Amino acid sequence: MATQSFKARENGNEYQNGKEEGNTCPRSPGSDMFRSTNNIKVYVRIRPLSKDEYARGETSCVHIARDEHSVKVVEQGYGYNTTTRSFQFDGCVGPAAEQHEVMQTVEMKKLLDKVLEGYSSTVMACGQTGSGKTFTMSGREEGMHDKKGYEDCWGDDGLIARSAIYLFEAIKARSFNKDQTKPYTLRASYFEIYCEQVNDLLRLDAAPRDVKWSSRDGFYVENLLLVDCDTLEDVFSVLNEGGKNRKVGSHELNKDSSRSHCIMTLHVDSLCDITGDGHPIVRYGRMLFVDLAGSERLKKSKSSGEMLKETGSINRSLFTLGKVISALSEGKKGDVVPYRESMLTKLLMESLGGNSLALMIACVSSAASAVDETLSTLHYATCAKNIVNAPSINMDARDKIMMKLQKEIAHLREENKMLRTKLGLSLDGDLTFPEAIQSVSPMATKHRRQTRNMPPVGLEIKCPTELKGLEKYFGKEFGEEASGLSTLANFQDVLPQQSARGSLTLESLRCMPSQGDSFGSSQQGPTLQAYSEDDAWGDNCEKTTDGTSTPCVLSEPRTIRASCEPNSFLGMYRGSVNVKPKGLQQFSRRNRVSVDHLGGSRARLKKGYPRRIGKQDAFQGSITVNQAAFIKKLLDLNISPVDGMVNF
Ligand SMILES: Nc1ncnc2c1ncn2[C@@H]1O[C@H](COP(=O)(O)OP(=O)(O)OP(=O)(O)O)[C@@H](O)[C@H]1O
Repeated sequence: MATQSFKARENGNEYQNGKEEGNTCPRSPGSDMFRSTNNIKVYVRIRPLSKDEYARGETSCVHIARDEHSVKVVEQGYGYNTTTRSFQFDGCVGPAAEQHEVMQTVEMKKLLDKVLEGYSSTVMACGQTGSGKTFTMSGREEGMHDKKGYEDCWGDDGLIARSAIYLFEAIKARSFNKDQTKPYTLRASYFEIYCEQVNDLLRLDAAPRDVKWSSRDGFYVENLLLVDCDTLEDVFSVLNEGGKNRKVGSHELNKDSSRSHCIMTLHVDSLCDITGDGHPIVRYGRMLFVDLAGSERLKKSKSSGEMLKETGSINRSLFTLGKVISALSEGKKGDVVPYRESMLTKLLMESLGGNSLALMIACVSSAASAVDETLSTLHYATCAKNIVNAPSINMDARDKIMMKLQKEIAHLREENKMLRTKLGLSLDGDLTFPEAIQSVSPMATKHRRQTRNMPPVGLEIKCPTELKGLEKYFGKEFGEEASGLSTLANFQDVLPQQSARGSLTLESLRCMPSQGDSFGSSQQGPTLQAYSEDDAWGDNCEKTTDGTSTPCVLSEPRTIRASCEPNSFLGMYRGSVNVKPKGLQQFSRRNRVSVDHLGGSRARLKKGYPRRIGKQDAFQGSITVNQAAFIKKLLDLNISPVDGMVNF
């Protein structure tokens, strides 16, 4: 192959005269350490020496290691010097292996099963001319297929015929449905890329086909004949016809050398009710069999005339393929992958780095005289191992959206069920507002009882875990001292009301002035309390240093209110004299929760001192929240358990 740019020493593990010269690529692109299931799978197939090669006294230079995953290539140097290079792959097929073993080793059936599920899969044979690509894909008797099933499969049948047989058997096994509908349809197409021109191998009289681009399908061949294949025989007819029509030539290295890249595609459309709601969707599976033309060195093949032109075109397109593989395997962000530089790479875009599953079979000759080409192919293949595809099921965009939504609905249903179970509600029916009111926590009920002079308490947000999140959030805003404060008591009552009004307003906070530490407020920290317009602050309690709650009078609560504009007033805090919270403003500004620190002192209150909180004695402040930021925070915390809670 035309990949001389790959340096042999870069990727292979190298030994000389039996000694390890140095592991030159412990973390090379092909290193298995970094491979995932979506990487292209790469196998090697070694062709046995031909009669002619035996006659010339050729020896074999490619050997499979015992683990059957690595091959060793022995390169003869000057004198008795030999260099052994080792390459790791997903599997290796030796010269003695039969066609059915190839099918097994490369796990072709897995790929075909995926096609039946709606994926695109590609199997691609590459390697130098005469290395056995066509033999691997089509078998020896190309154009002579006439089988009924596996039992009828000839020993030399290649992957295409065996795959077609498997597909028909799998379709038959899966088509047992009650309503007698035909869940699978199979169509086939076959084309070649000859000198950068696409020819439909099933319509030889037709002009070369155009390659077009669409955002949905990527590059595709326009007006390609798609033959409906109801039976296996139909597929074989396509195979025979295509095999007959592909361009073949004869040169020193192969008397039946393919002069074009051939792509045979089996299109498997399947009708499937994935979601089980009686609306079947169509999935478009595709199986691509790519038989590349082989790279050749003119010195060896001795091609001339028209074939010389063909060889140039083949080598150029393979060189571009090498560039694409190299760019993809290096995976550098921002690098342009040169797909558009040749017809071949355009049409393999989906298979190389696209949404197809892919398998590459690197065919090599075992002959020592072909060692350079063999090394080149193996380096090529080593790079390809590193390409990661993103396989996905092919279906119509509308079906895709529908499936996504259905998945989401199922997920939400599950979540709803779980929440209902947590709240002790029945599992069917909608969650209603009254239900939400009923299920207030005992703590909140107690708190409400302790609340005096209050307008009716508002609704509560039901999900305690979500509230915890909110508490955490505001706890963080105010430092450790604020954790576990009654903040949430306020929020619980406030939120549904304000949401019903569609905004956070001053009135929305008309609820629950907290009574001292009745809602678990810390003796030490500042208490975040709701503010009620009707409720005189003077009736409230304030903590003192000794921890007792004594009624106290706050001066000028309205100045606090005034300070809330233009943002929304959320609550008020007060602190006892010896716990002046530090850095409140600093914390709050960052997240657009503002706290007006009105005063504070470390002066100790003596017992019996009139409990009037003044500037010297305590601090107090209001908390105002930027409405948009606050609602966003709630949504971030997922606090919207009741429909319509937050209106925009
Ligand atoms: N594994 C194998 N066992 C026996 N014969 C093989 C094997 N592989 C290839 N051959 C024989 O080697 C010859 C060349 O093989 P083939 O035509 O498949 O090579 P190719 O890689 O497709 O070459 P080109 O690129 O020139 O088309 C054929 O006669 C084929 O039957």
